[in-house]
Amino acid sequence: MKEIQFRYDNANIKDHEINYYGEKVKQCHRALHDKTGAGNDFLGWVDYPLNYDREEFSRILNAAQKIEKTSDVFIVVGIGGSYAGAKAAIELLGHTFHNIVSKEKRTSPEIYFVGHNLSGTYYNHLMEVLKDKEISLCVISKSGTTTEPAIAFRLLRTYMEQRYGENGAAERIYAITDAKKGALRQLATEKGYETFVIPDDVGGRYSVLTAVGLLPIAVAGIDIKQIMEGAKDAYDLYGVDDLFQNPCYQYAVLRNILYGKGKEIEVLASYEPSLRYVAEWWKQLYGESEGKDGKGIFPASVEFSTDLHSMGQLLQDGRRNIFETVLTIESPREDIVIPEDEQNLDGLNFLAAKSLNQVNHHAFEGTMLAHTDGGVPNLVIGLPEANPYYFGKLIYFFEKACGMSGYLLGVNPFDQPGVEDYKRNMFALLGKPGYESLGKALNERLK
Ligand SMILES: O=P(O)(O)OC[C@H]1O[C@](O)(CO)[C@@H](O)[C@@H]1O
Repeated sequence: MKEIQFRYDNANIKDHEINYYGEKVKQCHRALHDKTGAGNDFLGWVDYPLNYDREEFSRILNAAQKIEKTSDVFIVVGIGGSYAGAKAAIELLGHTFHNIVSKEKRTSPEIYFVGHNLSGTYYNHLMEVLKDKEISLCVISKSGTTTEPAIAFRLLRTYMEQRYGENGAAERIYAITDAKKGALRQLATEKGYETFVIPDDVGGRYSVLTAVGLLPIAVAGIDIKQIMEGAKDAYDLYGVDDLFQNPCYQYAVLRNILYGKGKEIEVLASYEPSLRYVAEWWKQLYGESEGKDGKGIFPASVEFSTDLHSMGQLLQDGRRNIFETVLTIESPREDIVIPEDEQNLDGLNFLAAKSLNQVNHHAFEGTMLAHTDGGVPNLVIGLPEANPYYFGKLIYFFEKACGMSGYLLGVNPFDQPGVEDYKRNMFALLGKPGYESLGKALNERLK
């Protein structure tokens, strides 16, 4: 079986720099697996692919079938880790122009991810497109109090209750939240929604392999059993503490070496548009995990060729504080051949009979060498294929590498105290009870 490849031959790092990390990696590996490191009450994702709740997994499959039969649109309400992973899977494994697996073999509803902005225009437009469609909805929030999804859910719940009646709406609403506590758990119990659990020991950005990601992914018609198979195999493969046999830990080490050399920005680059949301998910994972205590690589992303024509100049020739991690798909799902043209007015006959994937591959090779020459170290992560099995493996690869990378950096990769600051200020400015004196102080500063 082909495995995810990690290559760093264009990173200009010497063997002894890597060897230096061998022992440290072993220690951090133990801290992750024995759950003794910082943030150890949020390490449930490490062995989740082995011991997830099989009964809940069957309920997810049943719920997905019911949603498929009764809905044109499935709305997923959530922010950050509550939606990015599912969107990543559906974009990677679905159809490019429809957020379902295949327009022709359409059985699954279209999926709308909402609850991650506060735009009045956006929600008016959403209501407009929902008018003639049968809908089901899933609200995903561990705390149940995150303002953006909570407002979106209130708007949509009210809309659904008016349209389907309170009981009819309850039949179509699913809640994914804490097992016992929180505002959403209470509401779901009172309204009688079917619920799924975000485990206590799994944080939002590490939750894609739980019901959080699996329900929307299953509704899109993607094989979630294969995703969990991939994740389980990744657990074994990336569960060895020997740096030299573990590409996932090598990625973590290379990031830290490059960061130590002043490469403070990591750009995740891809040549397949379907990887866009994998990159968005990855940015949250690494940004929230490592950006603290005045430290952390800034994770950014680019989509080539598009961004070669916007960011390419800066990457090639700007300030040398960047390294690039290219995420490739070794055997893309589909291909198309460039036709011969008798007149050849565009001069492209030299490409006739070549496939687009071949051209894309040369774009990747040419760019990697140019950027390396320009002082941008290149790492490469090669996904053998875009299918559910390798998606599960890739998610686990990035999560494990992130835990390791955070521990090597000396931060707690499983908390996000900084995110609370904006939430608190927003509550205070909106006049939430209990935040009066902060509200007064902030309004003074805004005068
Ligand atoms: O699931 P909740 O509690 O609504 O939180 C949503 C998101 O907010 C964060 O806590 C902070 O951005 C993320 O980690 C999480 O994915």
